[in-house]
Amino acid sequence: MTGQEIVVENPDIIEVDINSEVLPCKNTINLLNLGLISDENVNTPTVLLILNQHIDIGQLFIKLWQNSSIRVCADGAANRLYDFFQDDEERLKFIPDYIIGDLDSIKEDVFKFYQSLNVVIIKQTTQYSTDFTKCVNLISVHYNSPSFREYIQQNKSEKNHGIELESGIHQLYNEMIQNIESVGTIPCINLMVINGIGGRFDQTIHSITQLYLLKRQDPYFQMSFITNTDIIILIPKGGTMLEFDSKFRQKCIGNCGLLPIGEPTTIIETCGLKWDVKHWDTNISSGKVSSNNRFVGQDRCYFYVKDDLVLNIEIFLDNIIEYI
Ligand SMILES: Nc1ncnc2c1ncn2[C@@H]1O[C@H](COP(=O)(O)OP(=O)(O)OP(=O)(O)O)[C@@H](O)[C@H]1O
Ligand SMILES: Cc1ncc(C[n+]2csc(CCO)c2C)c(N)n1
Repeated sequence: MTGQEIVVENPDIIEVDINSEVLPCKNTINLLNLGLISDENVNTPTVLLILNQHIDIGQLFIKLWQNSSIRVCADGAANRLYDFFQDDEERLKFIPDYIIGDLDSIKEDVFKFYQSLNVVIIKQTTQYSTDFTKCVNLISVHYNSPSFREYIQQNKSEKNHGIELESGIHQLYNEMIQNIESVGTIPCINLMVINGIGGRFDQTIHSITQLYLLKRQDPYFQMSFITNTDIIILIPKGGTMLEFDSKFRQKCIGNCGLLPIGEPTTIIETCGLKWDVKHWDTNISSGKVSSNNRFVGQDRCYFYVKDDLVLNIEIFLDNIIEYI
């Protein structure tokens, strides 16, 4: 489908009303439901995945922790969790469910501390996947392999909880996928990732690859990266309505970018941006990217894109902490 390329500059507030007979709207993403409110109030479990960089989101970290059902540290992320707190009294209130990785980054005293608290610590030595992907496979089997949690409990005293040392978690994941008729039937899991963006560049790009990869491979994950400046999500190809509270938009979010990082694509139509586009080809290498845009839709914004696209949304950390 092609048409004339259009950019419309909108007033600072508009109503977004989509005619679903004309425009597709298969997906709905609610910004607050990504993990900013407790998963007890949303019908989807939320997992907090902590990667190995300094935790720099202040008290939002505590909120995200409280909003989650399970918390997973990728290897050295356990050091960051440990260091976030002043003393053991505080640390004891924030014990992760799992630590997994090649375990070359976790400090010995941190390992011992969490081991003494019966945290499930899984070593996976393979150098052909990152600690990030080890975490993601672990979260998949935790939720979708009925026997996994039982197995972990039964093998508490076994070396490595009975999981093969090199890449056992990937094997368990592959078995799980084979035993499931269709990944389309797996219930949704909110995966909130912190510390994956903005550090070393290859690690940051690796994080972005996971956004694209999970959409294809494990579409039951609704993944988001949260940093001290942004929420980053994937807008899947097709039509998507992004919802938010009007007050949340006014107080907590700022600029946004529609970023064709994975591949050049066409933004067929948007509705609810300050600069809405139609039939807009976008391409990193040509420099045509909608950055410095923002939401003007009262409480939602519609996207219709030819291929998956990365969306970053600026957040105002202090206001979010106050709001949620
Ligand atoms: N500087 C960084 N910037 C962004 N993400 C990072 C950075 N360092 C680590 N991470 C993330 O945290 C995870 C765990 O990191 P850790 O330092 O423990 O292991 P690593 O040996 O660097 O990573 P891996 O073993 O996965 O290659 C990594 O897989 C990566 O996703
Ligand atoms: C082509 C290729 N490039 C890089 C690595 C290295 N690597 C990728 S993931 C990982 C794990 C780190 O814990 C390491 C070392 C590789 N194996 N293959």
